[in-house]
Amino acid sequence: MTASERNASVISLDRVTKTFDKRIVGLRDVTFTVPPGEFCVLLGSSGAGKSTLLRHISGLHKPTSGKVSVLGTDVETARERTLRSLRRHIGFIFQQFNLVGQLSVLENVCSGALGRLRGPRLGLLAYSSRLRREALQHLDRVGLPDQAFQRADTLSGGQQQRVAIARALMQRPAILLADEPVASLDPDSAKMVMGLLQDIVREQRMTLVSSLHQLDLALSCADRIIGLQRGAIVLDTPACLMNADTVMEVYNNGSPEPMTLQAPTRLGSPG
Ligand SMILES: Nc1ncnc2c1ncn2[C@@H]1O[C@H](COP(=O)(O)OP(=O)(O)OP(=O)(O)O)[C@@H](O)[C@H]1O
Repeated sequence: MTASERNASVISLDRVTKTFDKRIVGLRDVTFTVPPGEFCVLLGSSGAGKSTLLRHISGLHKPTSGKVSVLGTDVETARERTLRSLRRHIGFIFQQFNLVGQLSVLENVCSGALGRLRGPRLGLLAYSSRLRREALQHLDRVGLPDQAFQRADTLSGGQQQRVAIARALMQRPAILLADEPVASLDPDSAKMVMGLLQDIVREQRMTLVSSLHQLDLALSCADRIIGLQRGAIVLDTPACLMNADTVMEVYNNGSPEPMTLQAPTRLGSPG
């Protein structure tokens, strides 16, 4: 990887290998860069290394060997304080939404600004009216302006994930990382949430890296697909150049394991 490639990217991994307990391979010689504004999907079956890769980007894991650079920070050498400040620029979206169920939707969204504030906040009124207005704008953007004062746990799964997206936007992140953001959702909600992420990333020129199991969703929303298998990259290509057959072919090629990626024919079954 050249220095100019590294500088032009917001995320860069150079020959990253991660082994756990000196024997379990999480990542194997992974190299790629992500330019600003790209919607990048990590595709792969269970255990392929998607979460491990996302954790390297957020600095939660350090590589056993190789280099990880995110927004100009060298993750493998950075101190915890530098990593904490890096994470303020990275929004996270999780499979299980991670909202505080008994709090209002609006307070959950406001809590996304905590990294920008000093000290904890208890109750909605502890946030300034400017922040509450900003949170309402994000709720409007994700299509939930009328749910602001509802308890978060009264919403459907798809709605809760939209609240989690609004909360991540409160961070004003440069990068969004999503770990299986639609794995708990029905197919219609999954499509809705991925479409929303696609629109928001374009509008706000953010960079998004999301792990996914669903091949058809990846093909419909991503700019680029990085396929992982047993910790190694087996596919890295613009989504517009791929179709379901070519992806399945790459995955099945030489693999002694059964294909467990969720193929379009199985879409609709729980993933
Ligand atoms: N903290 C850890 N300690 C030991 N092994 C780990 C650890 N984290 C991940 N692994 C191993 O690394 C490999 C990749 O796991 P990872 O969770 O990244 O896969 P994944 O693609 O995200 O799978 P899934 O879709 O099921 O979440 C697996 O073999 C896993 O068991």
